[in-house]
Amino acid sequence: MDVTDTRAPAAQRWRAPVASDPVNASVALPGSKSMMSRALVLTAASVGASSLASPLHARDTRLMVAALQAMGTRVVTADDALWLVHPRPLRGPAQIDCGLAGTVMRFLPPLAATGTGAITFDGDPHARTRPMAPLLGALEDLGVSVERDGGQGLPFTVTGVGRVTGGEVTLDASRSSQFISGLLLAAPEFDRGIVVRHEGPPVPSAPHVRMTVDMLRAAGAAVDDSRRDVWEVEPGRLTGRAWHIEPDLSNAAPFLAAALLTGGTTVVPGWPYHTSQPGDLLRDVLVEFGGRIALTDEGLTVRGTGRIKGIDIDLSEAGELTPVIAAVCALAETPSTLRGIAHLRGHETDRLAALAAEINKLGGDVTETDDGLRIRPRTLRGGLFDTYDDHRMAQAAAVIGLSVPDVELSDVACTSKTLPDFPHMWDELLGTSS
Ligand SMILES: O=C(O)C1=C[C@@H](OP(=O)(O)O)[C@@H](O)[C@H](O)C1
Ligand SMILES: C=C(OP(=O)(O)O)C(=O)O
Repeated sequence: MDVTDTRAPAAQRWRAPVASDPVNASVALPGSKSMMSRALVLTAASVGASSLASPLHARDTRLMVAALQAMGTRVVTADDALWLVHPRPLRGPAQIDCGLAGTVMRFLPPLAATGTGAITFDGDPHARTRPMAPLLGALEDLGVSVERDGGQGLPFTVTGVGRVTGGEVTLDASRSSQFISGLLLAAPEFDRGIVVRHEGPPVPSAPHVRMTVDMLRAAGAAVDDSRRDVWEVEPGRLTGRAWHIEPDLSNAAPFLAAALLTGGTTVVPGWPYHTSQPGDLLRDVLVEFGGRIALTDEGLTVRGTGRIKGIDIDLSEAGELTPVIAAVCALAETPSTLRGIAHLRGHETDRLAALAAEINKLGGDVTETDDGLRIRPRTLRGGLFDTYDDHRMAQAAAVIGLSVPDVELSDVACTSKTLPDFPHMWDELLGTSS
């Protein structure tokens, strides 16, 4: 993979294809963005080389690889199916492009602090508005030099002196679990490790924090997560290892939704029996919508009836599933309430506002609440659906377009953030590829 070009692709308008028949497909999903980001960060901080099997080729991983390379890590991406990472001392000066990737902007500053020299972080225009302040404050509390050109967020410069003392730090991670994950991932390198305490409204995305803890332990770190809202990582050297990246279960959402909505069947091969990916919650959500599921050695099979029941659900553990779930709710027969997702206002775009605005433009009836969305059934019509550079808004629009003719996405190329092949895979699912 050529990792040198980290720019967002040019916008590409796209008319979502309508499903003329029930779908009947097996959809192999590329690797999990979240596992990739963690594996890359951990390998760069390890002693000895590592390999990543079934790596995800997408903008977020290109950004992460390019960033690690800019800090001195050797990453070999010549073999599409197996990437190799040779850790080297991390050092500046370096300019890091975070794009719109939360994992890059939240996971790398703590790691950069363990290196030497000035490492500057910036990203796409909207990335400058994504929450960062609690993480920057925590780094400052740990004695790290942070020059805040952007005030509360990007751009900023972390200047490392080759060591971080570490110790206890308290922060409010209610706006993003990634603040905690970022600190934990770098903490084995800190002289005293770290004790992170969260104080504030609940931390979202619990499975993602568990994924961080699981992967740290797999790399050899000692982590204590037995106390509520407290995470402790002991200092110690991580060891290089072979990582196998699971398929991205959150990116399965639109393909599984297509089975529900068209009364068809979708199989996702390689769906793990046990995983920390929040996308695994789809198994419960799809049943609540009225689908039938089976998890076997063949993968996850989802069968739909074409009729959708509205749901009332707390999505705080799996906020990234919201756009596709909201799209299904907009096509359901009864009202839905999505709760526990106020933090989505700080995602790729303000997803609560964006979903309400775009679904309502198509004739929908969506209202924002303090912490989510209320969605009432309406007959939708075609029209322009703005995707706000957000891969999951594009997926939501494609799902609505399955049964609503003439839904046109302002841009489908933004799906390259985590699934560059999305338009092609969608055509294959529907048998509309030319
Ligand atoms: O750590 C991760 O890989 C992620 C954590 C979550 O972030 P938030 O807690 O900010 O929602 C999730 O939404 C994001 O897609 C990926
Ligand atoms: C919120 C998301 O991404 P990020 O890692 O950029 O926060 C997402 O993929 O839905």
